[in-house]
Amino acid sequence: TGALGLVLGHPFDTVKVRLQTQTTYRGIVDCMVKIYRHESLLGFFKGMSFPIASIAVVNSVLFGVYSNTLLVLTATAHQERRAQPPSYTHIFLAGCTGGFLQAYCLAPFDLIKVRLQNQTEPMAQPGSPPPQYRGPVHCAASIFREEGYRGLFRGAWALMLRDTPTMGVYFLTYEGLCRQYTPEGQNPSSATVLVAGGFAGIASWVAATPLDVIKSRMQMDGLRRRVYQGVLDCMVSSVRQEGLGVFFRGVTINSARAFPVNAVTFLSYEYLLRLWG
Ligand SMILES: C[N+](C)(C)CCCC[C@H](N)C(=O)O
Repeated sequence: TGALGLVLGHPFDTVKVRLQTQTTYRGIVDCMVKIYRHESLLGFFKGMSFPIASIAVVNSVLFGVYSNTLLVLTATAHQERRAQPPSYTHIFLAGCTGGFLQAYCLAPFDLIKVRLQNQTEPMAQPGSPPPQYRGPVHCAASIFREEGYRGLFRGAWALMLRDTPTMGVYFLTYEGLCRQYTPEGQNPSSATVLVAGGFAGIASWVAATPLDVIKSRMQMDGLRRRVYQGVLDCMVSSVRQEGLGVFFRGVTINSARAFPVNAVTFLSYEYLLRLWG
């Protein structure tokens, strides 16, 4: 189910990445029309295979670290957690820890996704010049060959800054909403889990958008010539050139994607917990 949500959400993600890193599009609709005209429907699904391959690993790290950090902080086993709910401070800290560690696993996969999503060449058109990267493996190999192991972690620092606090927000929103709508001592219903998960996705993505823009730009930097000296330099020059609005590029389309994707994510998380718990 996690993979299905990802497939359905991917077209939105591609539009978001393009809006954040390219200046040729005037807005969501313009971007969609142009992708469809030049690259057909397939254009929306560029760079999707690595996220699908890595989602299980990345989410296991996130939810595993989160659960175990809560265990250490509260000294309460999962089975007793409904009876003795952890404090919001502990939830936030556990979320931050999970976010911090999953960022390292996510970084190389996310870099390759973004590089492939930004290739505007139509796929599989005989005669036209081939795109720089022929696929995810070729992309990973080229980056490794040209920039070494560290090249695969371009933008990782911005990614870590983006995810550490906002994964705290993610779990805080989820738990807060679940508790609000669940009678004390009971498990939240599926409907509650879906809605709380969806809003957790939106809240955390809204908070994450400024650093998401910077992260995407850092990942595209170095493709030809290096433009940015670092995260701070990227922020300063983006604001100078485009104003403060730059920090909210892609926020609308990303929120539309975040609701269903994260509703499904939390539903499978709760389901697995009950299966093992
Ligand atoms: C913390 N941050 C907001 C960046 C992400 C939160 C949700 C992550 C989820 N896998 C998704 O793709 O939506």
